[in-house]
Formats: sequence, structure tokens, C-alpha cells
Amino acid sequence: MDNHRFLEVTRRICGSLDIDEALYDVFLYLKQELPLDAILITIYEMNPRQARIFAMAEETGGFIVDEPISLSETAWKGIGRWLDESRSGTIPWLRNQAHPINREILQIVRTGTPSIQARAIDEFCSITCALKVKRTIIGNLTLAAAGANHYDSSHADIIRQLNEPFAIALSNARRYMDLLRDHQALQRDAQKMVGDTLIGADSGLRNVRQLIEQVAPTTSPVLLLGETGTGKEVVANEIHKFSRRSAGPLIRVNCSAIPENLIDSELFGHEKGAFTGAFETAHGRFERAHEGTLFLDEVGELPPAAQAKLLRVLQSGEFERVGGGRSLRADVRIIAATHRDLASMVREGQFRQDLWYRLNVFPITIPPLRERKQDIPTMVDYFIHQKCEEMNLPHRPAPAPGALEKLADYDWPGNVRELQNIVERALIVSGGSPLEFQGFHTPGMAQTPALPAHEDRVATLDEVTEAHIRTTLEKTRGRIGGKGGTADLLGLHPSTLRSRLKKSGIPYGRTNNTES
Ligand SMILES: Nc1ncnc2c1ncn2[C@@H]1O[C@H](COP(=O)(O)OP(=O)(O)OP(=O)(O)O)[C@@H](O)[C@H]1O
Repeated sequence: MDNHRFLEVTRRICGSLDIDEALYDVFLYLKQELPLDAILITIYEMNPRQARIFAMAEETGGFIVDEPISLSETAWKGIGRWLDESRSGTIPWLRNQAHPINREILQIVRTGTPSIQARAIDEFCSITCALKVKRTIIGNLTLAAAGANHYDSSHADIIRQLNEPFAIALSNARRYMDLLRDHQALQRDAQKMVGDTLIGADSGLRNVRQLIEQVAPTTSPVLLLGETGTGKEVVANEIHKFSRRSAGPLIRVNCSAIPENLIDSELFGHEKGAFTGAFETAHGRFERAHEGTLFLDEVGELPPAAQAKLLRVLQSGEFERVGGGRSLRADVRIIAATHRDLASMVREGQFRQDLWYRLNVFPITIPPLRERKQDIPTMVDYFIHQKCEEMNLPHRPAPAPGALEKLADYDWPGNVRELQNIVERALIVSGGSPLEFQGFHTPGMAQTPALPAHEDRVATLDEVTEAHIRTTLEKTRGRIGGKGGTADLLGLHPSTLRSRLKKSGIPYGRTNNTES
């Protein structure tokens, strides 16, 4: 193959990360140069053993197949031998249509390929080459054509030369597909955890909605204030969604959940070898949020050193990775949130005043649920729908008569999160009958969560643990951290306790207690 042709094939196979498109582009070109009716990339893995046709191209287009195929025992023995041989050798192996493995694969491909399926297997010829990156085989490239014995040593030379660009393209395409899959799964999870709908935007949160609309298109920092569980993260999502950065990432940092000694590295990244365990250079959340939004949740929990560094980034737009001297820049819009009273933390010297000024450009206070009880029926409806889908429940029960009124009489110290939990619990115990909501309690009273009506029902460990946490909180008057605080008494790390409280919808850090 001359240089010009080699460059053209390389340009085409590396021209797109979508391997189906790239392969089809190559197919169209090579078809003018040699006998060709299909190109396929297959993958064999020995541990666990599986063979897959990864992608193919033929007359009608290029396709990602990525489906397992089953091969005979004889074929697998042959594959095992080849893999061993090629690991030691420098030249990737070749084999032709006469080989039983090629015949088996062609047989499978033929049945699903309109342009060649009418032909008998003996009417094909093919040539296959292992795709190697360094000494590792990552797949095989096969050229197939209708008719017998079309391929000779000149074609073997061509396919050998194509080994490297095809191997690189395959390796990139697989990584790219893995990343896409991870990304989609993470987005699905994130949306499940924090719903993507702001319920109450037309009633109890109308003002909040107006503020979101005003600030979203700008690049100004936003400070979200409100008790725990009021929906600060949902509002942050909305701001990002309606901003010009919506195509960029929304990266969340829970400032209270990162151990103090790792905060710098989490926010700003670290260079390889910066500390024990830093095996690779890592991008921090600032870098990952480039051209998007960084949501600093629980910003009131940032320790003083991290507050100083955050201030510097907000002022200059510059930061350094831990262990690196280079200044980096990231184009990031900041949304910060806290359930704490930042103004009084500033007065008490617990939060930097200059940082507070920087963050407090556009504050949005999200009212507690007790001040917008008109939203409760719509929320209950929404959560019933959401939870039934998540739990795969066949029936969607409605609230029992009078049940919604009961909810409206309650003060909701855990806000929307608590309501969400109450609905979920009601769905679990209802067995499909109308929902009686139980398990909410008067603020400040230690209580065992109400159990369903069956007298012989044994409380679950989670319920008992929850009740014990409530009792201990009551004893410490809601204090989480410090000596003699709830976390200390329960033998837990304060952030572990906080996430547990959050998950269970137990209010903390407010009413008659003080967080520390
Ligand atoms: N207006 C709303 N519409 C729909 N769902 C909501 C709304 N407000 C809150 N939720 C749901 O309630 C739960 C708690 O909301 P979120 O995590 O946003 O609260 P938060 O104020 O950030 O709490 P914290 O301060 O404890 O982090 C989430 O599952 C969220 O989806």
C-alpha cells in the first residue's frame, strides 16, 4: 500500500470517535482498492471467555454491533493458541477464510447482513489480522468478500500495515463508549437522587422561580439559603439548566463530606506524587466544572484554609493543583448553598467576611415547607409517581381520605426531604391500599418512627437505629460535632452522621439546637 493510500485510510479510521461512521468511511474507500463486501472488528476475551462482533461496515452503512457471539470449543482452543503466540511475536497473525474460526464468524455475520446473506458460506473469502497495541491484542480486523480466493499476499501486506491505525481507533472507540455509558449512568443516577422538576414553581416557590429566571442567564455567583431539605440542590439544577452553560457540566461538591486534609485536592486537583497515594495527576472539581457550574453545597462547613483558597480563585480565577507550581484557570460559575446562618458565622469569625461578600452577590432564600403548605398535595402526587416508578410498583395508590389534611397540620422540620421519605414509607407499608401517612413527629420530641398497623410487626434495624439517633440528638440538643456531640456519643464521624440524618429526613442544625 503506498503512502498516499495509507494516509487516506488512517485519516478515515481516525476521523471519528464513532467507530461505525469511521469504519464505513474506510469501507467506501477500500472498496475501490480491493475486493470487499464487509469489514468487521471482532473482540475475543479469555477471562471471562467471550467473543463479540464489535462493529462492522458493509454496503448499507456502518454499525456498532457490540453483541456476544457463541463459538465452538474448537474455535476457542484455536483462539487461545493464537492469543498466546501473538503475545510473544511482534507481527500480528493473519488467517484466511479456510480457517474454521473465520468460517464460524462469517457464518454469523452473513445471517445479519442483507448484502451478503443470500450467499453460501463457501462463496466467501476473508482475511483477518489481530489488532495489537504494544503486546496486547485488543481485537481483530477482518475483510470479507463474496467469491473464492480473492485475497493474496499483497492484501496480507495491506492489512498488516493497517494494524496500527485500526488498533488505535478501536482502543479509542471502546474507551469513548465506556465513558459515554458511565456519563449517562451518572446523569441518570443524579437525576434520580435529585428530581429534575421544581414542584411549586407556580405557587409556593413562585418568587424563587422568578429569581432563578433573572439570575440564570448571567455569570454571577448565586447563594442559596434555606433549611435542610428545602430543595437547594433542585434550585441549583434549575439555575444551571436555564443558564447559557447548560451544555457544560454541573459539578457538585458537598463541602461537609470531604475530610479536611483532602479538600484542597478535591477542589483543585493534585499532581502525580503530590502525596502518598497520588499515583496519577487528578483534575479537581474546579477543572472538571470548566465552562459549566460548580455547586458548593454546605459551603458554611469549609474549613478556614479552604475558605482562603476559594476566595483566591473567585478573585483571580486562578488556582494550582496540590504539588504543582503552575497557575491554572477555569471558567466556572459558582452556586453555593448552606442551611447555616452565614451572616452570624461571619460575625462570630467562623466564616471569612470577604468570601461571604463574594458569594452573597445574588442570594435566594428558599422558604421552608411549613410556609408553603399549598404545595403539599402536588408534591405528594409527584413523589407517589416518582417512587412508584423507582420501586417498580404496579399500582399507584392515592392518599386515603383525610390523609392530606393530616400532612398540612404538620410543621415539616425536615422539609421536602422529610415529606418525600414519609411518602416512600407509606408506599412500602400500604401494600397497594390508600396511603395513610405515618412516622412524622412533633419537632423537638424524640420518637420512635411510627410502625405500620400490624401489631406483630418487628421494627427493622434501620428504624431502631433511626429512633436511637433521634433520642441521642434530643439529649445533645441537636449538637452534631465536638466532644459530647451526637456523633461523638454514637461513635460516628460527623459527616457520616450528617449524611445518615439527611437520608432519613431527620432535621438537624436548626430549631432548638446548634450545629458545631
Ligand atoms: N420543589 C421541589 N420539587 C421537587 N422535589 C423537591 C423539591 N424540593 C426538594 N425536593 C426533593 O427533596 C429532596 C431534598 O432536596 P435537596 O437535596 O435539594 O435539599 P437541600 O436544601 O439541598 O438539602 P440540604 O441542605 O440538606 O443539602 C430531594 O430529593 C429533592 O429532589
